Amino acid sequence: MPVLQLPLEECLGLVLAADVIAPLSLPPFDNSAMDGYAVRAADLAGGLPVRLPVADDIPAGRVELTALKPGTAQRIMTGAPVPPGADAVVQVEWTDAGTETVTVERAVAAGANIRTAGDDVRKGDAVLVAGTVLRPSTLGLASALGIAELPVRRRPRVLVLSTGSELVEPGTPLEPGQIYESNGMMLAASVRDAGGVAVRLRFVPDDVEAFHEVLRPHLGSVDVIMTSGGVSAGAYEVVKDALATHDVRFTKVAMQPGGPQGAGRYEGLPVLALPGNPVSAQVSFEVFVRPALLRSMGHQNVDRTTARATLSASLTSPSGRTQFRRGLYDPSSGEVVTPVGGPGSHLLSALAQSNCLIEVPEDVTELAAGAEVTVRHLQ
Ligand SMILES: Nc1nc2c(c(=O)[nH]1)N[C@H]1C(S)=C(S)[C@@H](COP(=O)(O)OP(=O)(O)OC[C@H]3O[C@@H](n4cnc5c(N)ncnc54)[C@H](O)[C@@H]3O)O[C@H]1N2
Ligand code: MOO
Repeated sequence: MPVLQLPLEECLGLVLAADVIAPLSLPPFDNSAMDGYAVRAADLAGGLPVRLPVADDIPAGRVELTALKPGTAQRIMTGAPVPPGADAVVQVEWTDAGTETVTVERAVAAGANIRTAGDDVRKGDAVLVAGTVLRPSTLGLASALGIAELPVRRRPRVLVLSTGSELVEPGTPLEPGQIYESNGMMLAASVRDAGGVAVRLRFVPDDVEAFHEVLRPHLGSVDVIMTSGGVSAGAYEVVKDALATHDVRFTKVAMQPGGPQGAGRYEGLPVLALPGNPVSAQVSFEVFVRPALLRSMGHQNVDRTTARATLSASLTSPSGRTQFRRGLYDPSSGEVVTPVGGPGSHLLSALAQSNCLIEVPEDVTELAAGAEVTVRHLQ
C-alpha cells in the first residue's frame, strides 16, 4: 500500500512508514508533579515549621512567571511551570494550605516534586521508528509531541463479493431451498479486523454477465477483489466461469477445509477467489488473505500466535492435506485444546464457538487424545 499522511484519528492499528523525530522535549518545561508550593529547599532546612509569604499563585497553563524570591513561596498546581528560583515543590498536604502565608510542616530535598524538561523525551530523538504499529499509547505520544498527522501505509480496500443464487439477505423472508447469506458479513468483518476497508457487495446470482456487471463500477476504487463461492467442480460455478478466461487460476490446494481456490488478476486487480462453504471461506481468509493484507500495510508480524497444546479428544484427518480443525484452547487447564464440531465445512456454529485452529499436518491421518498439536489462536 502507498504511504500517505493521515490525521492521528485515522491511524489506529496502522504501521508507521517513517521515523518520527521529536520536535520538542517532553515535558517541554520543568513543571510541578504535585499541587502545593514552589519553594527553595534551603528555606526549609533551618528547622520546622517554617512560615513563608505566598508571593504568587501558579495554575497549570500559566504563561508568565515571576521569579521566586528567597524566603517566599508560590502556590503551584500539578502541571504548572516551576518559577525560576524555585528548586522544589512541597505538597499541599504538608502545609496549612494558606493563601497569604503558608506554614510548611515538612522539609523537602532540592528537586522534589519537579518533573524536569526532557525527562521523558529529548528534542531530536527518534521517538517512534518506522514499522511501529500505532497503538493508543503511541498515538498519545504523537499528540503530546504536537504532531497532528503521521506517515502510514493506507488501509487496503477489499471488495467482498458473495456469489450464489440460493443466497438471501438477512432480514428478508426465506423460501424453501434458500439460505441466508453469511460469508459476506464474516469476510467483511475479517477484513476490518485485519485493518482493511471492506466494500461489501450484494451477491450476484450464478450468472457470468451479472458477475462482470457488478464488479465494473468498483474496479477503479478497490485494491483487491475477494469472492466466495462458485469455484469448485459444479455446473454453475460463476466465479470460475467468469474469471478463468481472465488471468485467474483455479486449483485445489492441499488443505481441508479450503481446498478449491482461485487467485490471479482481473483487469489488473489482484483477485482471491475463496470457496463458498462458510468454514472453508473463513479458514481460507485466515491462512491466505489475512497475512497478505497485513503485509500490504507494512506489518512485520503477520502470523497469528501459535501454541503447543494437548488434544483432549481423538480426531482423524485426510491424508495428503493439512487440516485446520476448529478448537477451544484453554491455557488455564494445562494447555488443553478441545476439538469443536467435526471436520464439516458447513459447521459455522462450531467455528463461532472456537478460539483457535488445530493444525493437523499433511501426513497425519489420526491423532489420539493426549497427542501434542499446534494451535493457531484466532484472537
Ligand atoms: N464434485 C465436487 N464437489 C465439491 C468439491 C469437489 O472437489 N468436487 N469441493 C467441495 C468443497 S471442499 C468445497 S469448499 C465447495 C466449494 O464450492 P464453491 O466454492 O463452488 O461454493 P458453492 O458451491 O457456491 O457453495 C458451497 C456451499 O456454501 C454455501 N455458501 C456459498 N456462499 C455462501 C454465502 N455467501 N453465505 C452462506 N453460505 C454460502 C452454499 O450454499 C453451499 O452450501 O465445493 C464442494 N463441492
Ligand atoms: O475445502 Mo472444502 O473447503 O473442504 O469444504
